[in-house]
Amino acid sequence: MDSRSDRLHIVFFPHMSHGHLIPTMDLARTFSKHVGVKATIVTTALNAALFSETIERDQKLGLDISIRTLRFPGREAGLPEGCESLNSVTSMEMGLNYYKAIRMLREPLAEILQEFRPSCLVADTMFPWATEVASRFGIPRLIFHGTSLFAMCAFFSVRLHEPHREVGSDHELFILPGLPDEIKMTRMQLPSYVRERIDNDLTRMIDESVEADGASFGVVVNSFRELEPAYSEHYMKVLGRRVWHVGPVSLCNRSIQDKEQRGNGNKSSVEGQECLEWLESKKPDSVIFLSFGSMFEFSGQQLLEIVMGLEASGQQFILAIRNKGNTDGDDVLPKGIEKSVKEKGKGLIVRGWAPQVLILEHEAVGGFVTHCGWNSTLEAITAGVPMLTWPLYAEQFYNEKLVTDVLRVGVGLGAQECERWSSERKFLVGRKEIEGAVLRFMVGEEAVEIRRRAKALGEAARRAVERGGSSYCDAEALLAELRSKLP
Ligand SMILES: O=c1ccn([C@@H]2O[C@H](COP(=O)(O)OP(=O)(O)O[C@H]3O[C@H](CO)[C@@H](O)[C@H](O)[C@H]3O)[C@@H](O)[C@H]2O)c(=O)[nH]1
Repeated sequence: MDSRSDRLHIVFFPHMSHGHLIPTMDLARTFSKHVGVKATIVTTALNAALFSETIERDQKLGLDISIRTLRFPGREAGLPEGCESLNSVTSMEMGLNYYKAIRMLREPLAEILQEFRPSCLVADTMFPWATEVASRFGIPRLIFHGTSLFAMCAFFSVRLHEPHREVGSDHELFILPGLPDEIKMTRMQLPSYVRERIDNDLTRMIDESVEADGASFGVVVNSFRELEPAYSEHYMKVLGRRVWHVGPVSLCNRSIQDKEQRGNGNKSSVEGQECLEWLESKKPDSVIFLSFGSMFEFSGQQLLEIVMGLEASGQQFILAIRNKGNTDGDDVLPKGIEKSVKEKGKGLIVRGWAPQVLILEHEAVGGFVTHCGWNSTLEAITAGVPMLTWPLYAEQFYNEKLVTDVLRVGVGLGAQECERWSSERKFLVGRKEIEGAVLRFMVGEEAVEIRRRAKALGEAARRAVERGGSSYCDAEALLAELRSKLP
């Protein structure tokens, strides 16, 4: 059925950081592929520019999808010109101004909703006030968290029971109460805003998000039913939320061009091309890929340890880093190291944007060292690639537990401490530990079993989004319910 009267218009309002923008764009594109759905993405001009070509390609294919821009009140919040994303934030202080700025988007969003009167608003969890704004116009508001259901359940377990207050030291293990599996963590692995209970714009936003969670129409998650069923059930039954699983959303990128440009401002990076050509000459499962998301910059000292550890392991590798390498200070690798790594033929260091989905999909890639950002984790699961986990900050230690203890498609590298801020650059893991972990992971006995499980999970992920698959059906069920609410 696709008559004018049952056409749905869904407005998507992503948080402005790559880790949220990328999956929300994919989410909007996923929904716009269903019959009778018009999708509008609301974001600022600088963020819109990152995706404009992909959206234009979708429009040419006949999809009803577009971007509507709004002005980012950065100046009013004390941010420098051009800072419209958490990715441009370089200190905790700037971060707090950034959270101030996003609070100011409340009325601009209301104006857009008043103009469009859409059938539904899908807004990021970072905008808790969007539930109230939508309700002014009688519009159901769905929340997009951007992370795993497991992480959300773990978050609520810690928030409700505060098990970290019962232990005697930062490194003593405690069990996360009430979860379907026995999950153990230490206080140092919890996000800093949980450990420290500071009162600021970020922690207030988190408290308000928890309230908005309960008051909203439900939650759309970038996950699939077969992946973390016990946690889906826990989230729905114990926490009383409605959930629609619609992932992995990265699979909406079908063409090479979409995959290459994803998150990279309509460009295919030269270094990315080089990686893909290099992989062509490698045997299946013989290369380890390392990438730590869209934000984190290691210190120069830590990067050197990583490169030395990798070289000593004798394994072939691609290392993607966000450090620009054009400033003084400690974020630079010693002169000439990239060239020397390349000349030895064992590895590549990528400073530009790596075409991560294409690299993970390549048959030569047999392992992924990840910070456990949820997008990267799910992209590896989707590609059937096992993970060596190195969580760094935010909810990444929760995602690590899902990968290593529940799904058992990865092993931990031994990270112990959750950083306070994504740009905090401490020395973390030494070359010997990296060498040992990489060897065990790539060629040890355990690797065979982990690889088998990872490949099976990847097949399940791909089936979920096909017509008739669990995520496809969940999206259809949500759309049917929204249609039933149309006047
Ligand atoms: O060179 C690169 C670097 C990153 N990516 C992509 O960028 C995204 C990165 O997302 P993610 O892996 O989730 O990492 P972050 O950017 O660190 O994400 C933030 O947002 C996530 C979703 O809420 C959280 O899980 C993380 O903890 C938080 O740091 C992924 O789609 C990657 O494929 C590339 O394509 N090329």
